[in-house]
Amino acid sequence: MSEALLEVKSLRTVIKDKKRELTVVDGIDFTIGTNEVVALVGESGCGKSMTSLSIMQLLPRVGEIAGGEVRFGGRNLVGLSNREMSSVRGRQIAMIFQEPMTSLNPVLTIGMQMTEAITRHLGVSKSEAITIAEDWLRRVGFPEPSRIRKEYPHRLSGGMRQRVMLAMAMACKPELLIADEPTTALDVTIQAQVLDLIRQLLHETDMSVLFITHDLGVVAEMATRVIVMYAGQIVETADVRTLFTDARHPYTKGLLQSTPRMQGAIEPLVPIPGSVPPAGAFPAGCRFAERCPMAKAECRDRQPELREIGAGHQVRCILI
Ligand SMILES: Nc1ncnc2c1ncn2[C@@H]1O[C@H](COP(=O)(O)OP(=O)(O)OP(=O)(O)O)[C@@H](O)[C@H]1O
Repeated sequence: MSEALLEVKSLRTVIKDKKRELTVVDGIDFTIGTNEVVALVGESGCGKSMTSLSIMQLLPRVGEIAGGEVRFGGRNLVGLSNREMSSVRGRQIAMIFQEPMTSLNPVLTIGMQMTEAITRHLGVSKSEAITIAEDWLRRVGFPEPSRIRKEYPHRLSGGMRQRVMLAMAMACKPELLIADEPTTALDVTIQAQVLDLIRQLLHETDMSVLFITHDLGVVAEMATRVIVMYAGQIVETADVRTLFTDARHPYTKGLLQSTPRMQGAIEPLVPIPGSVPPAGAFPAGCRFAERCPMAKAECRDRQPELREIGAGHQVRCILI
């Protein structure tokens, strides 16, 4: 495996809800190597976004990292001051979201926002920053970058805004891009264009990507390795090929059976019954047992450990 760029160790993140402290990310460990694309998958509420926001130290006010480390390029980001973190964010780690308007400023033009970030992070002059901004806007598919640069975000379509976000993220040459459901809100054609673009950028640079998605089709196309999360924990992790051909955890199998396939025999889609338990209501034993078609009495007795069952293949299930 390539050398680790990001190393998440025993990360635990909590949400302080009135008098209770709810664990939303419960001791997760993973690494991302240079030029690796790691997909973090799981249904809504599994803790994917809380994991990525913990890495970026962008948790909501009620959230807090209660334990563990986020090592990036050798240093622990947990506990860095806001000032220290703001030089990591954008410059070394960039993030794109499902809804670009959450990170675009509606009252500034695209160009103002891009050049501000580029001058701050790369220490170049304003005119150099404009050249870099236009170059990236062209690379993400705007043939007339000088025109787009003068636009305000609300004048652009959702797909255009997402491409602008990607240009902004890429302009400072981050080592890691965190993409949190970047194509979920887009129609399929635009989604394919944005994914193609990210793939192309991966070929052209050394960048690594943490791709957060609930869409296994996107995982198959983009990822080298997959981490499956359930109720704040990792339940299975494997390289992408193993995950699609030899998934072992009943939750991963459930996700695969509930996803339409583009190739091979048409099989009926089987949704996973029930829903992810909310933080604070995790059962004592296996957190998936209530929804698991294979569950036995002992599954409810104690929490299974994440075990290595093959090279780079780990599963949290006592029945495997
Ligand atoms: N601001 C918040 N206040 C309280 N609880 C929250 C907050 N944000 C998230 N949670 C809780 O944290 C848990 C994990 O949520 P998270 O958003 O990380 O899930 P997710 O897998 O990213 O889901 P989605 O795909 O819907 O974003 C859930 O139980 C959720 O209800």
